[in-house]
Amino acid sequence: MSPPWFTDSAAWFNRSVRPAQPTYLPPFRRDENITINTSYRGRGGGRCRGRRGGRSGGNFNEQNPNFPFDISKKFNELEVTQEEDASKMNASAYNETPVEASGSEIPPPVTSFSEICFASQALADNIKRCKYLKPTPIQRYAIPVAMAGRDLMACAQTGSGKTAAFCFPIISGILMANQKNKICGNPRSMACPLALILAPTRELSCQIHEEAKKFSHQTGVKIVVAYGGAPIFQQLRNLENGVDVLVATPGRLVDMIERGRVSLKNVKYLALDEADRMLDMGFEPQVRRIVQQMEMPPPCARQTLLFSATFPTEIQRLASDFLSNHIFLAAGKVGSSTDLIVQRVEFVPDMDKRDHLTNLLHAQKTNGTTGKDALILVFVETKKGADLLERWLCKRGFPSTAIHGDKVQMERERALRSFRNGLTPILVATDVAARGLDISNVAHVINFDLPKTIDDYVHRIGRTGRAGKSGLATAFFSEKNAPLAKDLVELMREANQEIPNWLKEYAETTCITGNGRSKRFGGSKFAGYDYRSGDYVDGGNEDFL
Ligand SMILES: Nc1ncnc2c1ncn2[C@@H]1O[C@H](COP(=O)(O)OP(=O)(O)OP(=O)(O)O)[C@@H](O)[C@H]1O
Repeated sequence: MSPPWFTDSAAWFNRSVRPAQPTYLPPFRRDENITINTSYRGRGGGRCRGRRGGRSGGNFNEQNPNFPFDISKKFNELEVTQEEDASKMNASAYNETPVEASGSEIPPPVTSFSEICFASQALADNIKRCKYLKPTPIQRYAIPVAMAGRDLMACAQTGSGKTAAFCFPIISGILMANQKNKICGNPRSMACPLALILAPTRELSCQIHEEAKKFSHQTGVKIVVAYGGAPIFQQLRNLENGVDVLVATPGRLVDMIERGRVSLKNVKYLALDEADRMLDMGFEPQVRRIVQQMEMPPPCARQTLLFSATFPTEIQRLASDFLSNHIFLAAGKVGSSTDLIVQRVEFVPDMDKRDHLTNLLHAQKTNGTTGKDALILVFVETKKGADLLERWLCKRGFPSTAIHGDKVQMERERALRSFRNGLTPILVATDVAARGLDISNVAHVINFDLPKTIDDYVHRIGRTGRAGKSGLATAFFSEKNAPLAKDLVELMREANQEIPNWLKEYAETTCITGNGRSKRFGGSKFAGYDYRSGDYVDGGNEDFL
């Protein structure tokens, strides 16, 4: 399939070459008298010639004698999504995805949403209104399992529709119970949700809240969100109007429970999105406290739904404390990346990374593959590194913004908004943006710094190649990433990616010392099955198995 910019649509070219926004000036430069050099942008003729003649990267090379890398070819794989297509799911991309189910008495999957007996026509109508025409593989299996009242541990690739897979059954279940949730006791002081959805970041909680609200439109089901970093009083006020489904980050929820403003005693549905993250070292004590020590009914008296794209075996074991006779589902191989993403790994010494990134961005700009239809997400290791890179890019005329945990919530929201709407089509981020975020036009994820674990890599690159669309992921690999080489090669091999020989050599020669991989997880990232079967596909970590 040829990329959209090879089509003859003059309208498309005009649209893409005309600068849609006034030149962006980052805040810290607004009081300077500087003009950002935009000479490379807006040259419609040059760009079209370059693309059609297949010389786009060449043009750039000729103009820049210092250009050291030939990176133009990779943009053939970059998909630019036009806005009107942004909401459409390419369902056929998942036709081949195998789904494995294990556990006892597994309810059969469905092939269409119309086969599912939702508790209200309003919910079925909302699903149509959201343009959900056909269920994705994980939805085909997970929705009947959850609607049958069974506990579930579900693993499916990034961007393949896990949010709806837990939201639909929860909303339907609440409607089915026909149990209009009352604010218990003193109506002003205590909210008792019927469902609790926990997520690791504020942005992800907000996103789930927004999605769930669309699905529950005019059903009477009340969805409320609670997350840290924003004033608690407004969120408490929202609870006072009643809540059926509470979407929350763990810290803020504990705070509300301790203030006596939320009780979990009525919870019938507990969903953990990014469940492996919620149960890893960072969150586990808090989540355990919420689930086991704060009035939440025990596993047999509630329904528990765990979802993620990655599920290390050790986390599967930990999670079993929260489950009762659960069904395990794996759509695709556990922990694998989707083959909708073209993955590239380039060897770039640390000191050359900035120049390499600039060259990449210049080449992409020359190709016309930037802007709000082709957003670029750049992952770095540290918060300081994110700020520095943002500034550096802005100074070089690349409208960028940054998101990380040291920014106040308003700044984080502003950064995401300006990225989503294309005002700053480059977002420099730490892992705070690695999980769950669904931004439809992210065309390219660049791992400027590679993460320490392969699971983090899977989630990061999963910000592109979503809803059946293709995406591009480029990683800058340097000497210090050697401990990741083996996992990276294995992951890329599984996703039928081209693996450079030098990376294979790293994978063969690097002795895994445990610096780069989490010993705790045992590294069995690619456990292919339900851990209860004891029959794993070994992903290369002998420590654990
Ligand atoms: N059946 C469907 N039809 C149309 N669009 C869908 C369908 N299911 C999901 N989508 C859309 O696909 C996108 C990805 O879905 P979602 O965010 O739920 O993925 P995910 O599996 O949770 O990803 P991640 O692992 O990154 O959290 C969203 O924009 C969602 O609205």
